[in-house]
Amino acid sequence: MAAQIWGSEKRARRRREISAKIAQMPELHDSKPLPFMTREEKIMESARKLTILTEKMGQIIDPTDPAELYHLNNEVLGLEGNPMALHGVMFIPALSAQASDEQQAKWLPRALRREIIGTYAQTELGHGTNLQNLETTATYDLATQEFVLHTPQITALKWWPGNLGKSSNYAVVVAHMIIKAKNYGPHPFMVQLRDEKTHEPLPGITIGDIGPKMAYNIVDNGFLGFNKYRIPRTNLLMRHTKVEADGTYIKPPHAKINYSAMVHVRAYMLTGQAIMLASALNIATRYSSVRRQGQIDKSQPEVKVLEYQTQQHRLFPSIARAYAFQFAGAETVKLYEHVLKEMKSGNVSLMADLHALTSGLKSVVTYQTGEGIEQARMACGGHGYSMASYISEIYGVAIGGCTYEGENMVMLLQLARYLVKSAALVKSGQSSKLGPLVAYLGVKSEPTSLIDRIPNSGFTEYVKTFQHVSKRQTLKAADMFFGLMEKGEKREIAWNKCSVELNRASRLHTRLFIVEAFVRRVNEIADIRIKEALTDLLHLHVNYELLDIASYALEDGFLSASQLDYIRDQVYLYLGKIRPNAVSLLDSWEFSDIELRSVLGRRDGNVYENLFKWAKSSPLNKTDVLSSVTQYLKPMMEKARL
Ligand SMILES: CC/C=C\C/C=C\C/C=C\C/C=C/C(=O)SCCNC(=O)CCNC(=O)[C@H](O)C(C)(C)COP(=O)(O)OP(=O)(O)OC[C@H]1O[C@@H](n2cnc3c(N)ncnc32)[C@H](O)[C@@H]1OP(=O)(O)O
Ligand SMILES: Cc1cc2nc3c(=O)[nH]c(=O)nc-3n(C[C@H](O)[C@H](O)[C@H](O)COP(=O)(O)OP(=O)(O)OC[C@H]3O[C@@H](n4cnc5c(N)ncnc54)[C@H](O)[C@@H]3O)c2cc1C
Repeated sequence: MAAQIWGSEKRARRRREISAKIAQMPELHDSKPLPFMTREEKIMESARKLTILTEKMGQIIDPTDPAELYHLNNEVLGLEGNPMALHGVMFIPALSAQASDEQQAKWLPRALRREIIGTYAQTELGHGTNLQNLETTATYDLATQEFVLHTPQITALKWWPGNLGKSSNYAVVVAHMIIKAKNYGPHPFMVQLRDEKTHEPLPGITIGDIGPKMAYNIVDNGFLGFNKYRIPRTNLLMRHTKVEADGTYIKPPHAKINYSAMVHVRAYMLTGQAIMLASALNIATRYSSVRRQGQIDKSQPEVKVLEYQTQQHRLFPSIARAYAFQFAGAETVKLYEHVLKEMKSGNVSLMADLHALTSGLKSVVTYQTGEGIEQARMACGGHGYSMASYISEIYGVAIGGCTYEGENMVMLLQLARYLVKSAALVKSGQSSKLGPLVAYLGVKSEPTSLIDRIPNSGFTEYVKTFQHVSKRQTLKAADMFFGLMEKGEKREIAWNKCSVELNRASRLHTRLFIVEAFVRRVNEIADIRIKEALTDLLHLHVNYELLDIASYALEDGFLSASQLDYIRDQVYLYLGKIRPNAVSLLDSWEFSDIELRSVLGRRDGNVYENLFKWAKSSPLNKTDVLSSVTQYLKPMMEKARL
C-alpha cells in the first residue's frame, strides 16, 4: 500500500531508509517538543537543524530528488516551516521557469548550493488577489539601463512573503513594469535585499517580520518596501519576456506565463495537503483504537471509541479523501511537469487547462482537508484540544492553503471562467472542441441515474451521476450568466450575481475529477489485496461524496429517494468493512513518530504514560509556585481574606 501511496516500491523503500537514518541521528531531532518552545526558539532550532541537513544531506538522501528532499524536510524540519521553506517551494521554481538560460547559469547554482536564500515577494499590504492592482513599480531608467523599484505608499509594501522578514537575502519580486511611461503590468525581477556578508538590509530597503500567525510560525513571513531601489535591467526574469537596452519590450507567448510559480505550488501542494490530512487521521485513528470509553453492549467491557459508528463516520470518509487527494495530486503533478516542459519550449496551449484544473483542486482539496483535520481533532475528545495531539498545529498549517496561492473563492471563479466557456461551446453545438477534462459536458446523459439498477456496474454509474450533476450545475450557472447579459446586465455585474452558483459548478466539477482519479488508480492496481482494500475505500468515497451533494441530483429527479437510501446504506456497510483495516490504511503512509510529533498518535499506543510525561515537561511545571501567583494572585487572595 505504501508503494501505491508514494508512487512506487522504490519510493516507499527509500522513505523507510531515510526515516531509519534520521532515527539514528539525534542531532536532527527536536531538542524538546515544539509546543513548549517560543517562536524565537523554534526558529533557532529549525535553523540549527537546517544547517546540519545542508552539511549531511548527501549522506541521507539523493539531494537531486525532490521527493526525497520533501520527505527529509517533513521529518526533520516539520510542517511548521523552516527558514528556507519558500526557497525550494517558489524561489527556485520561479527562477527555473522564468529566468533565461544565462540568468539561470548565474543564479540557480548559487541558490541550489544555498549560497543565497530566496523567496517570492508578490502580495502587498493592500492587494494580494488582484495582481493588476499591485502598487510596487519597476520603472526603466534608459540612461543607466536600470529598473528603479519603488513603494509609493504603505499599502504597496510587500506583505506576507514567506521567509522574507529575516531569513532571505534575495527575492523574486513582482512589480508593475513601466517603460517610457507605459505600464506593461506585473513582472518578476530578481532582487538582492541584504548584504551577502553582514545580512544587513541594503540601502533603500525596508524589511521585517509581520508577526505571529495562526500557525506556520517558524516561517518569518515578511514586509518589504523599496525607496527608489535600483537593479540592473538584466534582473528582469527574461525567459519569456524581454526588455532591450533601448527599452523595447518583447512580449511573452502567453499573457499569464509569469504566473507559473503560483501554478507550480498549486499543483504540488495537493499531495502536501493529503499528507497533512493523513497525518491528523493517523493520530486520531490510532488514538481511537487505544481510547476506551463507554459500552455498546452493557454486559461487555468499555469499547475502543473506534467501534462507534459515529466515530467511523467522522474519520473514515476523510481517510478515503486523503487517498483520493494523493492520487489526484500525483496526476496533477505529472500534468504540470508536462505543461512546464512544453511551456519552456514555447508551447503554451495547455496552460489554460492546467490553470483551471489546479485552481479547482487547490480550493476543494484545502477546504476538505481542513474539514477532515478538524473532525480528527474533535474525534480525540479533550486530548485532541491539547497540543500534545499536535492536530491543532497541523490544522493551522493546512488551512493556510485555503488562502495562499489564491484565495479559494477566487480560484474557484477562475475555474468557473473555463467552465462557462466550455458551456458556451456545448450550447453552440461545438462540443467536439471541448478539452478532455470537460468532454462530459457535451455528452447526453440518461434521464435517471442507474445506481442500484444495474448489477455489477462497478463505479461507472457513480461517475455518470457525478458527471450529470456537474454538467447540470455548469449549464445552469452559465444559463443564468448569459441570461442576465441578454437582459442588458454588464458582463462583470452579471458574473458577480451568478458567482455563488458558478462556484458550486466549480466544486462539483473538481469533485468529479477527484472521484475519476481515484477510479483510474484503483483500475490500474494489479495486487489483489491492495485492490480490494482500496476498492472498499473507493466505495465509501463515491457513496459518501454523492450523499454530500445529493440535493443536486434529487432536484431534477436524477436520483430517487430509494436510490438515496441505497447510497446511505452503502456508506454504513463500508464503514463497517473498513473498520478492521482503518489503522493499517493510515499506518501505510509510514509516518514515523519523529515526523508526527504527536503524543496521542504514537505508533506504540502508549498514550497515557507519555501524556503525563509530556505534561510534566511543561515549563510551567519547573516550579510549584509561579511568580504570577506570588506577585498577583496570592496578594489578591490575602487581601480578600482580611
Ligand atoms: C511543494 C509545495 C507544498 C506545499 C506548499 C507549502 C508552503 C508554501 C506556503 C506558502 C506559499 C505561498 C505563496 C503565495 O501565496 S504567492 C502569492 C499567490 N498569489 C495568488 O495566487 C494571487 C491570486 N491571483 C491571481 O492568480 C490572479 O490575480 C487572477 C488569476 C485571480 C487574476 O489575474 P489577472 O487579473 O491577471 O487576470 P485577468 O486579467 O482577470 O485574466 C484572467 C485570464 O487569465 C487566465 N489566467 C489567470 N491565471 C492564469 C494562469 N496561471 N495560467 C493560465 N491562464 C491564467 C484566466 O484563466 C483568464 O482567462 P480567460 O478566462 O480566458 O480570460
Ligand atoms: C500562510 C501564508 C503564506 C503566504 N505566503 C506568501 C508568499 O510567500 N508570497 C506572497 O507573495 N504571498 C504570500 N501569501 C499571501 C497570499 O497569497 C494572499 O494572502 C492570497 O493570495 C489572498 O490574497 P488577499 O490576502 O489579498 O485576500 P483578499 O483578496 O483581500 O481576500 C479577502 C476576501 O475577498 C474575497 N475576494 C477577493 N477578490 C475577489 C473576487 N475577485 N471575487 C470574489 N471574491 C473576492 C476573497 O474570496 C476573500 O473572501 C501568503 C499568505 C498566507 C496566509
